[in-house]
Amino acid sequence: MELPPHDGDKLSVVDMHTGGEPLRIILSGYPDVKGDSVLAKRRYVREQLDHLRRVLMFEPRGHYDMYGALIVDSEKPEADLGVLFMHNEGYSTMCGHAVIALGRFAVDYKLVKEPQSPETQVNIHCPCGLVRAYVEYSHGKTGGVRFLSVPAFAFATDVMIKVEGYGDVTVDISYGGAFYAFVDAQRFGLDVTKSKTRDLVDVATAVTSAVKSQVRLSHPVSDDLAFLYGTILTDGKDNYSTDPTANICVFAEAQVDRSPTGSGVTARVALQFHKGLIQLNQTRTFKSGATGSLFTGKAVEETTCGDFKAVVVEVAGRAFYTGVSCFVQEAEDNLTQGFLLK
Ligand SMILES: O=C(O)[C@H]1NCC[C@@H]1O
Repeated sequence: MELPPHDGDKLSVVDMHTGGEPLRIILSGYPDVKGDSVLAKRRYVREQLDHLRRVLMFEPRGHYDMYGALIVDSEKPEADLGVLFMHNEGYSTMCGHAVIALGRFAVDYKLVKEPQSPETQVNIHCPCGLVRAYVEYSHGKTGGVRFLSVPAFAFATDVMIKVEGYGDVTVDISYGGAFYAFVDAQRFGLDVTKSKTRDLVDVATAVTSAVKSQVRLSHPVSDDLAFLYGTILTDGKDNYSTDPTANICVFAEAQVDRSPTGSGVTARVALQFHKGLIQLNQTRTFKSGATGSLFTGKAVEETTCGDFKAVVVEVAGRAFYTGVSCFVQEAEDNLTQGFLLK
């Protein structure tokens, strides 16, 4: 397709969604990302290339809840690719919905050598560590994806915090490649599948800011991982059941995940395991309060992360392609750097 008049470089992307959550995979147009590790590259894009995140995530090319993935080289020999995640506020350390989409993408776009049936393994080096994805592959077609995440652990349970406008609230904090606070939405008189998204976002945002100011997080591997990514409101159905349990994740700058949140499912399974509510290899289904889309999750192995007892969690879901785009900019466009409407 012929490009319209433009100035400077163009940015090409493939768009996908996983359970309704967008993933904009950057194909070309980024300058070289410097740094001798994926975590160092994450710091580099945050400091040197953030204007490109704004161009691709913000309006007029994206929107408030857009999500992106930039493929980078990994320093790990076993990795097929490295990836940096981006959203409306910055750069995440883990993203399960993106791993599910990237698994398919890596096979379809030949980032792995010989695809195998019935599953092709794709090792994706995320900022939190190496995540192993297994992509269904049959007769040349990719399908569902399951992944084994980095060690996940309950960081603290029954933590009392003071939430502005809501008083004392008890939350659990768990890590699934990123830290989340978990709280039952009923504590606020809300239902994660029925309440207005705006009401859920307001509560979750208040919880996030309270935890950020009142709880000091730490991670055994790197200080870069020690921050609260968001709050997940749940339906409280943490006891094992074959019925789905619903949650909604509000992360970054009040951004709403349309999917059940892969890293959130990882953290929630670790929490349930820690509390003795789920056993190894018991599969639970997790439903997005936003769209009703489903992931499954189970703890498959006990391990450790520093001094924390941890589990390896497997999450499974499906991603779909929605299109490809080539974005351009014009020098005279004073909104070209992007803006957000709240
Ligand atoms: O699935 C996930 O883990 C992600 N989705 C958006 C927020 C999280 O990074």
